[in-house]
Amino acid sequence: MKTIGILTSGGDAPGMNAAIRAVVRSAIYYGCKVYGINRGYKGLLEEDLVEMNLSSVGDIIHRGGTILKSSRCEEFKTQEGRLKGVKVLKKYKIDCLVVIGGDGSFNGAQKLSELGFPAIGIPGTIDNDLAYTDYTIGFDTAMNTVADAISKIRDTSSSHERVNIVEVMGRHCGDLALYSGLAGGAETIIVPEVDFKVEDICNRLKTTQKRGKRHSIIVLAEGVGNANDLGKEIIKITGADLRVTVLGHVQRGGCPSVFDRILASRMGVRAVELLLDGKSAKVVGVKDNKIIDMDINEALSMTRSFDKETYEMAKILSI
Ligand SMILES: Nc1ncnc2c1ncn2[C@@H]1O[C@H](COP(=O)(O)OP(=O)(O)OP(=O)(O)O)[C@@H](O)[C@H]1O
Ligand SMILES: O=P(O)(O)OC[C@H]1O[C@](O)(CO)[C@@H](O)[C@@H]1O
Ligand SMILES: [Mg+2]
Repeated sequence: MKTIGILTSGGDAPGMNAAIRAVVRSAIYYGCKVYGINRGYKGLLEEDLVEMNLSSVGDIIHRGGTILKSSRCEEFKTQEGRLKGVKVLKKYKIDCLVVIGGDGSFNGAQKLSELGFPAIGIPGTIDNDLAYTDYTIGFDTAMNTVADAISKIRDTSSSHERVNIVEVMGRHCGDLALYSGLAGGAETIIVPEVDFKVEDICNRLKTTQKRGKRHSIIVLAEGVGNANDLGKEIIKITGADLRVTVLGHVQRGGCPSVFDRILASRMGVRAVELLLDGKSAKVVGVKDNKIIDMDINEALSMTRSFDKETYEMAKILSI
């Protein structure tokens, strides 16, 4: 019988609970024992573990956040910290660890594997910034949250004939801004992957105004810069009546979409199957709607390619 540890780490993402449920239920189905580690790597170092059973994960598939709590833990970035972590895992006779989180959390899992401790990563982050997988858990829900917010801002933007900037999360990745911007009909989408000039945005505003469209939504990915600063520059050049909305942590909450619940369930089960097969240092992903797994080093060394085609299409459709 294997003993599995599971934790969630980094920014929480809708669907993490569905992934926890899938790991716990499938592991127990296959005869394993499961320890839930609270508050990510921080909780591991503080020995905050609890044995989980089938009902520990009841009534959570539809809930946002993570029942295991999450954190960012500087100590785990040090070798001493990680050795301390391995000691705790061994104390509880845990054979392998499932880490649900983003690129940072995967770096922690990679380093654990280098220390000889088996770890498997499940991608849980609203940022969709991992190159090896088409989707990360939480991205779809966050996209819908942002698109909904843009639609609401569009109502008032149109009534008051204003320019509204909406700042969206995603770190250095523009996916959340791009797809929610497209879905929300944003007139301009600014992402870190494509250079932009403030003058071009102002010219675009003038072009649309000429044909009588007096309101405009600009979606700005946080990785590009600050929405208030951009707003000031646009006002200086155009004199526009402009408002700024920084969406913030509302993007991380809410009940997970059906897409995220199913993705999380499929990924969770695959992670357990990998551990039962004695595999380690792997990450689970999805490619062309098929669940895949990949060596963690290979996955982390891949460079993301930006969907320029959709970006250009959004530009044509929104003028
Ligand atoms: N190089 C590293 N080595 C060991 N552990 C790391 C490393 N990088 C990050 N971690 C651990 O993973 C935690 C989460 O990382 P990070 O804050 O980058 O979030 P993430 O997992 O990328 O998720 P998100 O970006 O969605 O918030 C860090 O606080 C740290 O404990
Ligand atoms: O919750 P915190 O620590 O403020 O982190 C915010 C960051 O986390 C994320 O929500 C997820 O990585 C990013 O999009 C954002 O930049
Ligand atoms: Mg990250």
